[in-house]
Amino acid sequence: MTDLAIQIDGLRFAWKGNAPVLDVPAFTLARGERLFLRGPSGSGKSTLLGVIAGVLEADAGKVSVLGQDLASLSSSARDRMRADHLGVIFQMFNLVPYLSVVGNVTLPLKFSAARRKAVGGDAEAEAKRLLGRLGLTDEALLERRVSDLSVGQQQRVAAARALIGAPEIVIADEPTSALDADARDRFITLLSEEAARTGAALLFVSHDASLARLFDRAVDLAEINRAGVKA
Ligand SMILES: Nc1ncnc2c1ncn2[C@@H]1O[C@H](COP(=O)(O)OP(=O)(O)OP(=O)(O)O)[C@@H](O)[C@H]1O
Repeated sequence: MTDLAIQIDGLRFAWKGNAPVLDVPAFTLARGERLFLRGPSGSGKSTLLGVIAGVLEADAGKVSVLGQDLASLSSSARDRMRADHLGVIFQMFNLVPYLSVVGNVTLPLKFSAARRKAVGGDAEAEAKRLLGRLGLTDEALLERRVSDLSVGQQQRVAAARALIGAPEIVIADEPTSALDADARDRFITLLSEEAARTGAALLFVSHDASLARLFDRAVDLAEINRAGVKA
């Protein structure tokens, strides 16, 4: 078993008809490591996460997730890999508005037998435990539709959804920009503690360099990416 969660060699990616966004000779994320990846708006952070998650295909190079070369997998195998091993907190959260808080958190279990197995019998109890760890304890709130929640509350729901079933890798795409500084720090600390508890690697991207102190390691996208950034 590889001790790397993510390994990138010679990755290149360009959006169709555009100059390259990513030219990354080498990048690794160890299992269990909590890494902060900083880059200005438009520098390619979300694009890189899309390639790592297997939703965007590299033009060249090798991207391995938990030792599996993504290019060697069929698209359905990539979907399974993502569902089983990756928890993603999206920039806009991507919660399902008509589902309750608990319904949103347990959603990944519908797509992954591995994560169902990791949770064991009571998915709802595990969802509530995670939400409690992230600071959402009000029972009445947990039965509400997510569309009725504040942004900070929605962010915690998105984090619990990413963490449920203990995926080996948790990816967070700048999920804190709507929060004030204290709430943001608290959120990242809780997310990081939960990732540590399950041994998940955490890859957290943001434009805000002040968050770097909350992580094991911090990398500037410009350090690993040779593609020129055009505003
Ligand atoms: N679907 C797309 N089609 C074409 N170009 C795209 C697409 N998505 C992103 N881009 C371009 O790729 C570049 C990198 O965008 P990306 O969203 O990866 O940056 P980012 O660092 O995540 O930015 P932000 O911090 O604002 O979210 C930008 O120039 C952007 O315009």
